[in-house]
Amino acid sequence: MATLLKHSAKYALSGRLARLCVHSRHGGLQCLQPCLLPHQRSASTGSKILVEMDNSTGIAVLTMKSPPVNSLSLDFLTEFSISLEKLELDRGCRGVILTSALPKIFSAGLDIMEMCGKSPEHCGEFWKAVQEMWLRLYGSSMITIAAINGSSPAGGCLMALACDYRIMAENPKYSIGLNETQLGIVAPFWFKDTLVNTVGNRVAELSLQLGLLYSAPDALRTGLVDLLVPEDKVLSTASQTMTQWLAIPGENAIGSNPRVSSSKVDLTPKVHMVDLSHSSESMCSLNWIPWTCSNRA
Ligand SMILES: CCCCC/C=C\CCC/C=C/CC(=O)SCCNC(=O)CCNC(=O)[C@H](O)C(C)(C)COP(=O)(O)OP(=O)(O)OC[C@H]1O[C@@H](n2cnc3c(N)ncnc32)[C@H](O)[C@@H]1OP(=O)(O)O
Repeated sequence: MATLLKHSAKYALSGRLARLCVHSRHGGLQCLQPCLLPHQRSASTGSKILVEMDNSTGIAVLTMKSPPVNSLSLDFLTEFSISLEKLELDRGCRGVILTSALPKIFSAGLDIMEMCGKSPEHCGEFWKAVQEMWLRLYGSSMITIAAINGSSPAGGCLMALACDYRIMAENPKYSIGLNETQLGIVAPFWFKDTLVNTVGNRVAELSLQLGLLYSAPDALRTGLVDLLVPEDKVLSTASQTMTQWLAIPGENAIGSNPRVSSSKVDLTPKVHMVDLSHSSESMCSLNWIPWTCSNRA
C-alpha cells in the first residue's frame, strides 16, 4: 500500500517539483550541492536539509537543519520533498533516517509565519506543500525511521508519525504530539488518521480533543513512539534498527529489484492531490481512502 501511495504521490509530485526546480524562487534543486565522501558515502546539502547517503548499506540520513526550530516553511517543505524524491528515485537507497541537527528540537511543525497575512495563492501553495511532504514520507517505498532528538509538536509530530518507526531521546523535557487544538485549530483528518493508525482510537481521540503534548516517557507509554534511548544513542540506534528492518525480505523476495517492481502493483492513484489554491474551505480535503493505507512496509 505504501507503494500505491508512493506511486500516486510520485506522479502528482514529479512534474510539480521539476517545475519548482526550474522556476521556483524557493531554492529547489539548484541549491543541492553533491559531494563525495570516503567509504562510499555521498552527501548533498541545501540550505535546510542535509542528505548523507551510505551506498554500502543503502541507508540515507536526512538531517533537518533550519534554525531556530526546523519550522515547516514553504521553502523547507519544497527542499524536503525534493530531497526525498531524489532518494526515492535512487534504487540504491532502501532506508531513510529522519533527524534534526538542532539541539533540543526535532521540528516545531508548520511555520506560523506561513499561515498569517499571506495571499490565498500563497496559502494554497503552502498547504499543497504540506500535503506533498506527508504523501512523500508516508507513501515512501523506503523504510523510514524518525530519530526524534528533540521536541516535536504538531506538524513535527506528523512527520514522525508518517515514518515506519519512531525512536526518541529519553529526555523528559522533550515533548511530542498533535497539539493543534491547544492552538485553536483543528488537525486535518489525515493528521488524525495517521495518529489513529499509530496509537489507536481512544488515545488519538483524547490527544486531539485536549491537544496533548506528551513527554518522551508518556509518548512511549501511549505508543506514540516505539523506543526511547539516551540522547547520544538516538542516531546509532536508528541505524541499527534500520539494518534489522532492511534484513526483512522485501517485495523483491522472488525478484531481482531491491525495491518494488512496478509491474506487480496496481498503480492506480488512490490518493488525489486537490487544488486548494482557491478555497480555504477545502484546506483539509486531502482525499484519503483509509483501506488503501493498511499495508505499510
Ligand atoms: C496556509 C494556511 C493553512 C491554514 C491551515 C489551517 C489549519 C489546518 C492546519 C493545522 C495544522 C497545524 C500543524 C502545525 O504544525 S501548526 C504549528 C504548531 N507549532 C507549534 O505549536 C510549535 C510552537 N513552538 C514551540 O512550542 C516552541 O517554540 C518549541 C518548538 C518547543 C521550541 O521552544 P524553545 O526552544 O523554547 O524556542 P522558542 O519558543 O523560544 O522559539 C524559538 C524561535 O522559534 C520561533 N518559532 C517557534 N515555533 C515556530 C513555528 N511553528 N513557526 C515559526 N517560528 C517558530 C519562535 O517564535 C522563536 O523565534 P524568535 O527567536 O524570533 O522569537
